[in-house]
Amino acid sequence: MYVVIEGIDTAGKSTQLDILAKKYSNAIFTKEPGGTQIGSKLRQMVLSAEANSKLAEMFLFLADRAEHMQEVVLKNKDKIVISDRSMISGIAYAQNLPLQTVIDLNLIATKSVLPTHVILLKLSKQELEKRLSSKEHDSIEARGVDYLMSIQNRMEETIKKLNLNYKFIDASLSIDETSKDIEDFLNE
Ligand SMILES: Nc1ncnc2c1ncn2[C@@H]1O[C@H](COP(=O)(O)OP(=O)(O)OP(=O)(O)O)[C@@H](O)[C@H]1O
Ligand SMILES: Cc1cn([C@H]2C[C@H](O)[C@@H](COP(=O)(O)O)O2)c(=O)[nH]c1=O
Repeated sequence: MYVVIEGIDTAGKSTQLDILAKKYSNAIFTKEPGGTQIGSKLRQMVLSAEANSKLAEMFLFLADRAEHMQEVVLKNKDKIVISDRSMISGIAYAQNLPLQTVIDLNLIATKSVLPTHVILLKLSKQELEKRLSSKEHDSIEARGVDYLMSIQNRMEETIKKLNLNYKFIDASLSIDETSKDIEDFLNE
């Protein structure tokens, strides 16, 4: 089982992953970017905006993804792998290229391996503004609310285009309600 928790910044991914870690103690918990040794270096580079080129930034994320797929997901394909973000973020955030082009690049990075379960935590613009206001912004969050809302729309479009097994959850539900919805989906 390859489960991905998706959503724009502040959607509640980490909060739900902390709960899942208690429920699925035998699962492998990971993240993108930063789920491998080289991935943690790539994460630091992209989140500190070291790349001036948006193309270079995208390829850094793709490099993280290729290493993550080989070293974490495929090496644990007989276990439950639960990842904070995935190719869906990769496709959605790379807005500078046509959707199909970015999908094709991500399928190369992931050797065409797709998540078996996708959970998208969806924020309203108002809730996003509220949550962003209470944290420092990394280089990507600094691009603003409208940018992040467009990312969320592209995440939804990508999930449907790839015909994945997905659950969209209103991220403004309570933490417990959200957790229950996730558990019900994973136990279907
Ligand atoms: N269901 C919820 N209702 C209200 N607040 C929530 C809920 N889930 C998380 N939060 C709060 O929203 C903020 C962001 O949550 P969290 O860090 O889990 O999001 P995230 O998706 O991991 O964010 P990022 O991608 O930016 O790391 C935190 O302050 C958290 O306490
Ligand atoms: C995987 C991936 C992520 N991003 C962006 C999304 C976030 O702004 C950061 C990651 O920070 P988080 O603490 O893990 O939420 O990077 C991206 O632009 N492209 C990607 O492929």
